[in-house]
Amino acid sequence: MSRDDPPASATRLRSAALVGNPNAGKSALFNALTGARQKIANYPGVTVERKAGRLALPSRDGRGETVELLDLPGSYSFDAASPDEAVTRDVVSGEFQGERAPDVLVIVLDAANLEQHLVFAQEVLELGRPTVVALNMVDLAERDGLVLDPDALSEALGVPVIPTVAVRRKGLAELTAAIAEAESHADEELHRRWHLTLPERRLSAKHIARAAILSKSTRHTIENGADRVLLNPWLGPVILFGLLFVVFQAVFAWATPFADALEGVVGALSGVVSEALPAGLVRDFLTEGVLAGVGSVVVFLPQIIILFFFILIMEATGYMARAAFLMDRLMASVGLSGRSFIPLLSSFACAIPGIMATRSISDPKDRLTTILIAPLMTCSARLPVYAVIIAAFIPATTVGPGIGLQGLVLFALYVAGIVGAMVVAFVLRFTVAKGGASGFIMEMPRYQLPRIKDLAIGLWQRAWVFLRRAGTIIFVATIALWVLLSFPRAEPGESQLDASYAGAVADTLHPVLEPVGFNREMSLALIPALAAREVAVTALATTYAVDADDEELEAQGVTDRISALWSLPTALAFLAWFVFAPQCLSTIAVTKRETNGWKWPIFMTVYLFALAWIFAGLTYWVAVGLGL
Ligand SMILES: Nc1nc2c(ncn2[C@@H]2O[C@H](COP(=O)(O)OP(=O)(O)OP(=O)(O)O)[C@@H](O)[C@H]2O)c(=O)[nH]1
Ligand SMILES: [Mg+2]
Repeated sequence: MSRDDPPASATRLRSAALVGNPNAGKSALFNALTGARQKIANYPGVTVERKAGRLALPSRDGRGETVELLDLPGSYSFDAASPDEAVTRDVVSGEFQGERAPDVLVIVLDAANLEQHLVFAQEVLELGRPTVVALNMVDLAERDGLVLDPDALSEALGVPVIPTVAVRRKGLAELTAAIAEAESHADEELHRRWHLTLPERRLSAKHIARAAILSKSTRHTIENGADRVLLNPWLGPVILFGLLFVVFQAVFAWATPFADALEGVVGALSGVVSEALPAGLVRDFLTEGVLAGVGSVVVFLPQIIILFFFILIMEATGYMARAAFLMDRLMASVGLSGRSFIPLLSSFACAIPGIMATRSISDPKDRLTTILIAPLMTCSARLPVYAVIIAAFIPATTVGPGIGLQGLVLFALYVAGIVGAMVVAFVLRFTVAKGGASGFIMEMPRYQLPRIKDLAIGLWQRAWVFLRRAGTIIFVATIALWVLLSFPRAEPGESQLDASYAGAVADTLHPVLEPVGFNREMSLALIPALAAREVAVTALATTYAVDADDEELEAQGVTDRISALWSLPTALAFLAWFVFAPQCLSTIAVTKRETNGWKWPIFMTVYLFALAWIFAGLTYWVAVGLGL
């Protein structure tokens, strides 16, 4: 492949791209070099898109140059099997959306998995383009007792090899310098590369790796021991299940004091506003709309942080990839592969990145099925909804040593989503997405201790995402609802909800939802909650605040109001609804984008609403039948 437009001078680079196997540390290098905050995690398939950043190269002649650095999805070969690998192939070959091919390729190798990573590296080198190799993760190689010889590797590959430790910012200056120099000594020898077949590349990778490894001591024992336990077919799932159980216990047990404190702050603010402002629309707007509404969801920040604390630790240590491996058998039994596990796991944060992460699935039917069930994984936006209902109806008692009932119910709701997803996948694989299950190969990342700084940044990003949602989409949806609830003003003696526009809207939707036990306020809350699920909570809070006819009622939190006004079967039906309902327009939009059309998003919306209605109904009718 040749560049159609060679740069005028050797130092005038325009772009460089990071390429290599998944989990080699490309995004970690990219972040270190450009100051970006791309997601990195200890499992393959994290990056699924092309991302660009700016890298300042050292100036040789006083003219420093800034180049565009590209982070790409990990790839095993240019014979792209999955949509994310296709991105890498297209960017490298200059076929990506009319963009020029990058001027320099930076191959990122995992020093501790040299032989494996050299297979694709050779394919990249065969392009004969200006190339630099970052021999990354040399710290892990050392930990494993490997002593490497970068010069020998450089000799064998015919390009500069720079040892790096992306996460400790080691070797960055040398790497940048090598990128700056790359074009000047590319041309002569490189174009003469011959092309190997895959088996030849494998064989040669073995030879090159052997020559570059100076000494090797086997220190894999601890890791192997850990894997024998954690990946044991019987013990492994038990440990995984136990771990998740602890996570959900912690979400309630640890968060409660913080959530209570935040609730106190919101209550106190509301008191201050009521004192300071005269009765009227402005005061109502602030107390009913902003504080009762948006405040009611912000108090769940501690829960969200605790949940992500565990998720980030499991990701960083390398345990998540083991979990995927453990789940492979279960997934295979419903016609999916363990490949789907990571996208589904991401969907616990939010279905949108989850659906995007399906790009690493090569089989189109597998991928479609995964997209369609991703919304059934309990995203973090459901957490406030679940938490508020659980707090209102489930007593904070223990059902065994250290096992809180509230955490148990939360766990059960997550499990319900997973079981629902598996059943749906099974059905889809025999109907609309028919096809055989594809095999699953995933390399196990090494165990690593999570770095405190990465963890802190990850948690901060999560908290920020949540607060930004609260300040934007949740705020807007809640305020819009407050306006619809507040006008027209009620006559004396009439309830404000009955008089309002929102009341009229609720009356049209309510007949559909009444059979499954929903009251009018719940029906109403579902509409703005399409913008974001958390809005169900803010909407209920605002509705009850607007409708409260005296100050004392208004001062009560949403939890107290619903526990006083709803029956237990109604509350349980609401929980069941949220396990299934596609209460999120953005998810539907991203499904349209990823499936290139309206067919599947519509299918998804219809089947999820149908399930939500049926399961809310079943829950309600059974609960009423049991006399709850
Ligand atoms: N110890 C150590 N860990 C590293 C190094 N570079 C990256 N990591 C870790 O390796 C894991 C994978 O890094 P990523 O940057 O996400 O890998 P990637 O190549 O972008 O992976 P994909 O996006 O899946 O292709 C993360 O847990 C990083 O923290 C390194 O030099 N040393
Ligand atoms: Mg990446």
